[in-house]
Amino acid sequence: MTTEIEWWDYDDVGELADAIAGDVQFVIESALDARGSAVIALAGGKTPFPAYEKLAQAKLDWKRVTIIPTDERVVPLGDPLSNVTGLAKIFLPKGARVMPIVPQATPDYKAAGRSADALMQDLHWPLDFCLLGVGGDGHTASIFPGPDFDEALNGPKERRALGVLPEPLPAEAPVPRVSLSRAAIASTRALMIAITGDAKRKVVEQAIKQGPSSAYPIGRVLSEVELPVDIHWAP
Ligand SMILES: O=C(O)[C@H](O)[C@@H](O)[C@H](O)[C@H](O)COP(=O)(O)O
Repeated sequence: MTTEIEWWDYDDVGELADAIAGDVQFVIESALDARGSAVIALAGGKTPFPAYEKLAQAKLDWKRVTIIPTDERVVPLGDPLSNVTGLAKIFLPKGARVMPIVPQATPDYKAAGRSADALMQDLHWPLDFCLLGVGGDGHTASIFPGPDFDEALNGPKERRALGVLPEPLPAEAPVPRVSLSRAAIASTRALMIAITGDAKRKVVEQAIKQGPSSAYPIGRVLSEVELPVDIHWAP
């Protein structure tokens, strides 16, 4: 289990967004200073998007920043469910490289996962930063219970992405996914979680308490992470 988990509580989602945007800007600046480029993974879903809007206002050399989604729904680009489409709308106009990890929807989600993994070989690893969301059911990125759960958690260390069929399919986006693996997430240089609401907070607190035996994907992921993790929360 990770040794240091720090909760950061805010009064509202506006404050939450400001804080996340400020922290991610700092991480990107540090990577640009150290290496001249930055590669970051950003959660899809809805919660972090106000923070992304604010982050995009930061004066950064965006051309040297590569952004991937932590996970993607296997849907065509431009679909309202497509995580990278949401990220691209915000960061492409700034000049960032926003990389689709599922450039083409295919009925074979495992093949989509293998292609995503191959695409990721071209990136600089480990990631400079990863921002995770958490679902009300305790999933994170697209690591869900189902036939691919063990592979997502315990697949070969060098496998960065894989196809995942959530079981049951989540109501808000009932489609197969491609997700970063636990190993890819655990290897990142900086990790942040952003959640809202009491229900998700309880799930995450319980998952942390349960550790490696947690039934919640977020508990299983955090149990492998060795670096300090900041959890940003607002009601
Ligand atoms: O593609 C996805 O579904 C996500 O990346 C996922 O892991 C998300 O972060 C959570 O489901 C929380 O989503 P909300 O922020 O919309 O509650």
